[in-house]
Amino acid sequence: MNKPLRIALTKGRLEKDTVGLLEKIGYDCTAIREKGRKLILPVPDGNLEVVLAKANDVITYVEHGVCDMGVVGKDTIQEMQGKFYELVDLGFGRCRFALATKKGQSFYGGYNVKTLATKYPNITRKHFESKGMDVDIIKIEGSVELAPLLELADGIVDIVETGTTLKENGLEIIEDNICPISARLIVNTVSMKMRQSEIENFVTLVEKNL
Ligand SMILES: Nc1ncnc2c1ncn2[C@@H]1O[C@H](COP(=O)(O)OP(=O)(O)OP(=O)(O)O)[C@@H](O)[C@H]1O
Ligand SMILES: O=P(O)(O)OC[C@H]1O[C@H](OP(=O)(O)OP(=O)(O)O)[C@H](O)[C@@H]1O
Repeated sequence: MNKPLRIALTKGRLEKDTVGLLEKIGYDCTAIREKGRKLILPVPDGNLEVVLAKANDVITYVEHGVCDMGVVGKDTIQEMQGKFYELVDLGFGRCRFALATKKGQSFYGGYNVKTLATKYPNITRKHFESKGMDVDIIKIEGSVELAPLLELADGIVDIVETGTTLKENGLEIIEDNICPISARLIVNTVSMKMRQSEIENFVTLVEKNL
């Protein structure tokens, strides 16, 4: 048998649905479910090796070819860019980007350059460039909603799913659906050539089980 195909999965919010998909295909994911602190787990009946990584690192491992495939959100793909194939929209991890401010605050009024806090500076820069609007961007690593509350920024560009985090923190959306997000299956460009039939078989199984 060939060496296993290595697939990097985003830990956290996308993990449960990804493992659910592998189980729906029929693979035994006991090793992942009982992983403890282990980060590389075998799925022997699928001839797969699952690597659990942070979202940005999934892209890094796939781009460098140390993982053949990856499961990662469209948000991370757009922010990081990179050279790989994006083959399947997996349909879970659905959310979107929105611009939000403190309730009742006028964002577009006045002549001063507005400051935006975000985990996604590249996406934010591109979005405002496309509007021809000059903004200052401050990178925040998490709980971005804090930035306008602490008066570090006039607004945020962040992921919204249910809207609960914004609501509970007195923020409101002033521009919604900047971009729809869901999890994607990505593939290393060299792996796609060298292990084409195995990857195509896996993609077919994935698509049948969405
Ligand atoms: N509220 C949400 N609803 C649905 N999907 C989300 C939501 N927040 C994030 N996601 C998706 O899940 C991916 C992983 O998010 P997750 O919060 O688990 O990791 P993270 O953003 O790297 O944060 P952390 O630093 O807490 O690990 C995101 O890149 C995005 O595609
Ligand atoms: O609209 P909602 O359903 O409330 O979800 C949106 C929240 O989910 C994400 O944060 P996450 O929980 O990943 O934590 P983080 O802020 O530390 O990234 C996002 O950054 C929002 O804060």
